[in-house]
Amino acid sequence: MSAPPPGDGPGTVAVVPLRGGVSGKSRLAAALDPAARRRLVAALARHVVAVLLASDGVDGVLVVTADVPFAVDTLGLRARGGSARVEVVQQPPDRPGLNAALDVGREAALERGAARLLVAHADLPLLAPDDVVALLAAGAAGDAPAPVVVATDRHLAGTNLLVLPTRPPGDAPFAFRFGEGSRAAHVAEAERAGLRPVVVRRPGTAVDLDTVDDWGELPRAVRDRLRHGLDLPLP
Ligand SMILES: Nc1nc2c(ncn2[C@@H]2O[C@H](COP(=O)(O)OP(=O)(O)OP(=O)(O)O)[C@@H](O)[C@H]2O)c(=O)[nH]1
Ligand SMILES: C=C(OP(=O)(O)O)C(=O)O
Repeated sequence: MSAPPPGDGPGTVAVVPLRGGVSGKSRLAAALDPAARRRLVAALARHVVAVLLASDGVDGVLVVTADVPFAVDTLGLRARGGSARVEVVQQPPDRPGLNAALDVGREAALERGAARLLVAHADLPLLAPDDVVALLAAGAAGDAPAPVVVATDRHLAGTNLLVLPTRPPGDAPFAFRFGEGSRAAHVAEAERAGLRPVVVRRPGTAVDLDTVDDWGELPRAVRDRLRHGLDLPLP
C-alpha cells in the first residue's frame, strides 16, 4: 500500500498486532510447550490475516510486530515475494507493548491515507469474514458522531477488535487502552474523543485464545489443528 493523494487513500486498513515467536501466548505455557505455542501463534495469525483479506471492505492489512522475520515467514510473504495487501511493520524497541504497537499501526495507516482502522487481535480462531463485515457495517460513518465499534470478548470485559476513524474529530486522538477492563476503557475513551461507542459481541469476535480454559473450550478439531500449527479453514 503506497501513500495515495489526499482523500484517495484506502477506506479501511486492518491493523494486526502480533507478539510472535516464543514470547507470545505465555498464558498457554501450562498446556503447550514453546514450539507448539510458536506454531499456534503462527496458525492463528495466518487465520486472522486470511479472514481480513477475504472480507469485503478491508483494503489492506498491516501486521505490527517487533519480530518481523517471524511475521514475514509466518505469513509466507517472503515466499510470495511480498503482498500488496499485507505489510509487516516494525514495532520499534523503544515503543514496547500492545497499545504502542497500535499507535505505530495507526501512524502507518495514516501514511497510507486510510480513513478508518480495523484493529484485530491475531488470536481469534473463530473469526469469519461475516464478522468483519458486520463490524465494518456497525462502524459505518453515517450520522455524526462517527462510531467506535468495540468487539468485546466472551467475558464482556476485554476488547478483541476495534473499528474507529483514523483521525477522530478534535485534536486528542483516540487512545488505545488494551489491557484489564479494556471494553469499558474503550467505551469511555470513545465518548471522551467525541465519538459514539458501539459494543458488539458475536461468537466469531468474542472468542480469543488466551488461557488454558479458553484452549479447553475450543472445538477439538480446532485445537488439534492449532496444536500442530495447521491452518484453520476459512469460514
Ligand atoms: N506488536 C505487539 N503485539 C502484541 C503485544 N502484546 C500482545 N500483542 C498482540 O495483541 C493481541 C492480544 O494479545 P494478548 O493475548 O494480550 O497477548 P499474547 O502475547 O497473545 O498472550 P500472553 O503472552 O498470554 O499475554 C495478540 O494478537 C498479540 O499477539 C506487543 O507488545 N506488541
Ligand atoms: C489485551 C486484552 O486482552 P487479552 O490480553 O486477554 O487478549 C484486552 O482485552 O484488552
